[in-house]
Amino acid sequence: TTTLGFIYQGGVVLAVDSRATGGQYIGSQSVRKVVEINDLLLGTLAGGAADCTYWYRVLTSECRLYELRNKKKISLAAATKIMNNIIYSYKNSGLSMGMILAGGDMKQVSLYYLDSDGTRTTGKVFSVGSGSLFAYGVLDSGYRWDLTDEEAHELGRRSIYHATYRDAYSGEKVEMNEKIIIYQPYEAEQILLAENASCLAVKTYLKMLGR
Ligand SMILES: C#CCCCC(=O)N[C@@H](Cc1ccccc1)C(=O)N[C@@H](CC(C)C)B(O)O
Repeated sequence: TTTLGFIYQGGVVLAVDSRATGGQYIGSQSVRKVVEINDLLLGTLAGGAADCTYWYRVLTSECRLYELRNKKKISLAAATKIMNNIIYSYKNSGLSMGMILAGGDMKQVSLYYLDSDGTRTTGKVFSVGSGSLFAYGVLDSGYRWDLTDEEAHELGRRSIYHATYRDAYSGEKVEMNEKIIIYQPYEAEQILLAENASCLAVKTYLKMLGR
């Protein structure tokens, strides 16, 4: 696997490959490694396939339970702390996971790195997985905070592509997150009214404003 995430002036980019391997055997060419926890929290998965998919589902239900109990969205810091505490309770028991979690409130985005050693750290740029060193080669040479949306999208795509070229355990597709659209309240109202948009972020934003 090769996964990456970075934040920049325009928001957040997550990019991944789609291969699953068992030794030299390719178990899947179409794994979805960019995952959605809710409409404002996204993540990427690397490591043991069963570990990642199982604990991602547990985290998703924990976040939903938080919302129901507290009547508000969970923060990225709290969601990553829940995941980190669970992972830490299994330390040295053979878990293999490396996750990048991104999102936050509608004003600014942040990025966390979590792994099965118990590391939980925040930052601007992360790459995780067997192909991460190849991805860093492209990512670090192209990353700037003031990238445009197009440059950021291209940097994510190119970094994963070059990693899949050299890393035998990464391959097939490059998948990326959809841009989380942030509108000012007035625009959001107009878009929902005018086009009956199904954009989750717009609906979330209006809900947060109590509309
Ligand atoms: C084949 C097959 C079934 C999947 C086995 C399986 O977990 N493969 C793992 C590699 C691994 C890891 C730890 C122990 C052994 C094998 C894998 O492909 N992980 C990718 C990400 C997940 C989410 C698909 B990537 O990190 O390479």
